[in-house]
Amino acid sequence: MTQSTLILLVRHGETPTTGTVLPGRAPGLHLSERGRTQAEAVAERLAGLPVDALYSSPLERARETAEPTAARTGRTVTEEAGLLECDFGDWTGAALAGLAGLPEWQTVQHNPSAFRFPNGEGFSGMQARMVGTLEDLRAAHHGGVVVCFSHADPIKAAVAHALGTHLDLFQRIMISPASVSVISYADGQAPAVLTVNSMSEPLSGLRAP
Ligand SMILES: O=C(O)[C@@H](CO)OP(=O)(O)O
Repeated sequence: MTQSTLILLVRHGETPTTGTVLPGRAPGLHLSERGRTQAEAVAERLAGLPVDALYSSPLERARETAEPTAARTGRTVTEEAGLLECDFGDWTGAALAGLAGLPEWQTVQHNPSAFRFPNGEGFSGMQARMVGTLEDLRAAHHGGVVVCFSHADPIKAAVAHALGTHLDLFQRIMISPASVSVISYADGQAPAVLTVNSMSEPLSGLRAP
């Protein structure tokens, strides 16, 4: 039987500015109280899954989301720069309401594959980075269960890639704070997306097809 590798993609929990500011890679943004509760809930939902490894974006909000899962599983969290938020360049820290009025916002929404943030990363580059990182983690933990704590846009791009959906449509995929999305990889087969943006149910029963 082919051995599947499960990759769980967890977006960090809420911060005081989630949904209002584009935080990007700016340091010093921590989970809100609600975000910490969400992080605890993620750990609870993963209980019973035979987790082999935990990886996190180096940013505080992702690391803090991983902490309860690390405590529960007894696994250490390895920082992985490939799971970082997109580098939003000059847009880092900007209010989303203001950005939404810019003409470039239409490209971000409807033709993201053609968009590069001023002095930052392009969505295509971000997707290639994220997909390459997940390939490396799959190779390192073949047949295992790997939990990755990351950010909305990189997770959306990874899910789109696994679905065979063009990057230009990736904004249609919702990835909420503290949500879990799961991709199963088996050698020689197309990836199987087991769940996207899962917010509440226990995940211990996840099985590759
Ligand atoms: O600002 C946001 O909404 C997203 C964009 O990817 O970032 P993060 O998941 O880091 O909150």
